[in-house]
Parts: sequence; C-alpha cells; structure tokens
Amino acid sequence: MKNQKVAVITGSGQGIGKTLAERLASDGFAIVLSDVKQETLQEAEKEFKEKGFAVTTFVGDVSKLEDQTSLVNHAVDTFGRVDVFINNAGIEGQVAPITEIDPKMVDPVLNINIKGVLFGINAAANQMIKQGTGGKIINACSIAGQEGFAMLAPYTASKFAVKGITHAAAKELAKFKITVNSYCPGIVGTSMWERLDEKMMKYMGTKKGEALAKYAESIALGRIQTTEDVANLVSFLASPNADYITGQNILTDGGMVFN
Ligand SMILES: NC(=O)C1=CN([C@@H]2O[C@H](COP(=O)(O)OP(=O)(O)OC[C@H]3O[C@@H](n4cnc5c(N)ncnc54)[C@H](O)[C@@H]3O)[C@@H](O)[C@H]2O)C=CC1
Ligand SMILES: CC(=O)C(C)=O
Repeated sequence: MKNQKVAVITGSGQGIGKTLAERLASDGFAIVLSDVKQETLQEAEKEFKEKGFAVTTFVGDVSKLEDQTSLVNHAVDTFGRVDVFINNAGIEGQVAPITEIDPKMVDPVLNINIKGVLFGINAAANQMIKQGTGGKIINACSIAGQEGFAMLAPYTASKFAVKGITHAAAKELAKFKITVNSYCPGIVGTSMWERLDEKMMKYMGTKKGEALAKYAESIALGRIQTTEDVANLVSFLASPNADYITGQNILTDGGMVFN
C-alpha cells in the first residue's frame, strides 16, 4: 500500500511483541518483526503473510547498537520509512534475593533492557529526524518500573531506567515531533512468566504455577493480563489519538500499582 505507515517491533517473534505487531498490522501499519531468535521470527513471518499483512523480518540483538542501526536501515530499505518504533525486547534475568545476586547474571538484563532501549531510541530517532515526519517511540516498561519487585532487583533497576530514559528522550525529541512513551504491564501470561514462576519455586517453596497464582490474586480486576490487553494500550499510543502525549509511562496492569 502506498504511503503505508511502518512500525518496527523488537522482541516480536513471540509473546507481547508478536501481539503488538499483529495489532499494528490490523491497524494498517507495514510491520518489521525483529528478534534475536531466528526460528520464532520465521514462524511469525509465515503467519503474518498468511493473514495478508505487509511484513519483513530482521534478526538482531537489541543490546548492540550496530544491530539496531541495521534494523532501521532494513526497515527503510524495505518499506521506505519508520513511523513507530517499539522497544519491546526484554529479559527477566536472575530471580534471587539481593543477598544472592550473581554479578555474571546482572549484565545481560542491564544490557538488553537498558542499552537495548537506549540504542533502539538512537537508531529510530536518527531515522525519524532525517525523514522530518515526526514519529512515535514506545518502550516496554513494567509495574516493576513503578514499584520495586522483590527478588527481581536487577530487572527492577532496568525498568526504572526505562522510565527515566522515556522522560529524557521525550524532552529531547519533542522538537522533532517525536513522542516517546512507555507501556507498563502487570502480570502477562507469556513465556516470561512461565520462567519467572519456575525460578520463584526455589525461593518461595511453591509448586509449578503457584507463584503466578499468588501474584494473580493481587490483581484488582481478578485475572492475569493477556497480550491483547497490552496491545490495546500500545495501539492507542501508536495512533494519532496519542499525538499530544509524551514522556509518560502508562500502567496497564488490571489494578496492581496505584499511582
Ligand atoms: N510478561 C510480563 O508479565 C511482562 C513483560 N514486560 C515486558 O514486556 C516485554 C516483552 O515481554 P514478554 O513478551 O513477556 O517476554 P518473552 O520472553 O515472551 O518475549 C521476549 C522476546 O524478546 C526477545 N529477545 C530477548 N533478548 C533479545 C535481544 N537481546 N535482542 C532481541 N530480542 C530479544 C526474545 O527472543 C523473545 O522473543 C519485555 O520487555 C518485558 O520486560 C513487562 C511487564 C510484564
Ligand atoms: C515481568 C514483569 O515485569 C513483572 C514484574 O511481572
């Protein structure tokens, strides 16, 4: 489609990122799927093509600036522009009391969750400035970026960093009509929570599924979040209806953290 807007979504081979990509494709965007895992990316691309969506893929690691720049270049080579860039990729890292933190386990979570967002913004903003058309950058934060999460201190640190980066980038990029916001989900039923539940068994003395169920009890709306719940917010943030919103870290958590 001529003049079709283009959205790039990192970590979109599965989970929240894949659903965000599906929603933005339904909203009319051409989609650039990107992930460090080639296999899931290929499967997602096949599904998107079967649905008739305009899609291309790029294998890359968000913690490497050169990969993020190449991702943006691939989007421009394929579809001509970048209008929305979603820094979704993230990992949970180690689940452990702060007294047992392993230094080797800290770097990956900070590299992917913090540097990944910084480098994604860098690559996307440079392209959007060159285009002169403005744009929307949307970052994955979390309830853990609003209130520290026990046994997830490095992850918490990374998501508080995303919150601050969102403020800083919004202030810098407003003059280019680029907005920067983040979505802060609660407990979403993806593979990340399957891993968290398993890792928590060691410290909480829980059986499989029990840690997740315990956290779910504290959700005011009484159910675990779906990836579609997250997409409802991100679709809005990527739309013209959000043109006057920037620098905000917006909760979508069914009522867990109350600001
Ligand atoms: N699942 C949840 O309850 C919540 C998730 N989030 C955030 O949402 C985002 C997505 O999470 P989920 O979909 O649940 O996780 P997930 O683990 O299901 O999917 C994450 C995707 O990111 C990719 N990825 C990991 N490292 C990467 C790297 N270095 N470069 C490129 N891609 C990489 C993975 O291959 C995977 O496809 C993350 O930033 C996460 O922190 C925030 C709040 C709650
Ligand atoms: C994965 C995540 O962000 C939490 C705190 O559930």
